[in-house]
Amino acid sequence: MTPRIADDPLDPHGRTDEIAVDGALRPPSLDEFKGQPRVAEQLGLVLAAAQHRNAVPDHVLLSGPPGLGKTTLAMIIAHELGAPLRISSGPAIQHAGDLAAILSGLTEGEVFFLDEIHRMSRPAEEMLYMAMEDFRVDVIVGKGPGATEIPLEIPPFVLVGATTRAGLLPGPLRDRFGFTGQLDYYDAADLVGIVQRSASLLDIAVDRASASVIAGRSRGTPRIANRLLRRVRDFALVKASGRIDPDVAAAALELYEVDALGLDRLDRSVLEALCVRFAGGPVGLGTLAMSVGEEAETVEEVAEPFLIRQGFLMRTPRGRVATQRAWQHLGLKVPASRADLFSDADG
Ligand SMILES: Nc1ncnc2c1ncn2[C@@H]1O[C@H](COP(=O)(O)OP(=O)(O)OP(=O)(O)O)[C@@H](O)[C@H]1O
Repeated sequence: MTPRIADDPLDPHGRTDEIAVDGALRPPSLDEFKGQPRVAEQLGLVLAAAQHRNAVPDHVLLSGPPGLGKTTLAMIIAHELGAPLRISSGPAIQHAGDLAAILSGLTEGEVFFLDEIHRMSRPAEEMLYMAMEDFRVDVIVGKGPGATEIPLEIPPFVLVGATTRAGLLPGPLRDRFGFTGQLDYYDAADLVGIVQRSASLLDIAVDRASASVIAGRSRGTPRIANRLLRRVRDFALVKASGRIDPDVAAAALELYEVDALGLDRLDRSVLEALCVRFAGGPVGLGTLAMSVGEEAETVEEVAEPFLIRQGFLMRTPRGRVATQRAWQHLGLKVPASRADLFSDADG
């Protein structure tokens, strides 16, 4: 599993609803996959060229923060190739044998989506190198001096690896992907389109101005946009006779503690801890995460990329540091000790 999306508290009744709806909202083809034009165009070319050559395309690595569409793209790849899709994830493959079992069950041209590929065990990773390159693995049978390696042929397949941490992938693994797509946070305008598309699929009436309110608070992330749309729909049903306008959307998101810039409770806790408890830092990731009661991985992969992008937080060799904007956003006065620091650096 990728780290928990920071606004899970918005879904206090569990993710059942979300998972069912998520599937229905996924764009089925590259044409409908908006908001990452470069990745979509490059990937489209890789797939079209392979089809032209009547060959299995190169392996594909997709990287980027959670909720930006990596799983969706893997499904689209299988769909565009007309190939079956097999899904697994790094943490589920702890032994090389687990991987061998999956690989040996693949059919020719099948798309194998491996989520969180950076969390696979080392022996499985090494087996994957050979499978990606030679479509073959060596399975060790027996133990001790009597152990033997039996080569196992695997039909040509397409590996689609997904990671939130491309930097953690060992070079030899990264190099075996013929195409790497780096997904980035979505522009507000693209998210407005995604909210409107989802609203129409879910039969929710949302005008462009209301969709903008939702999109603007979605941290550049389609999964969050879809989730906030559903919370706005709920709020409107109960409190506004089902009618959504920009004020209703804003009131709903206030209720769910999503602020005007899209920061949620985890983001604000991290900023508050950094600015107030640690006087702006520098503070180590582990200490910061512990002080907000979260896993370091969640803070690092879910909250931080957005806070850094928004200019609230900096990573320095000595630890995390708040920027002037962080205090301002929290409505706090920048401490005198910091004000000097920011007078020319952080405007
Ligand atoms: N370009 C897009 N257009 C419309 N909806 C999208 C797009 N990308 C993602 N979504 C929606 O966002 C949701 C999350 O996408 P997806 O599960 O593919 O993200 P992910 O990057 O795989 O996340 P994780 O890393 O957490 O597994 C999907 O249900 C899908 O409906």
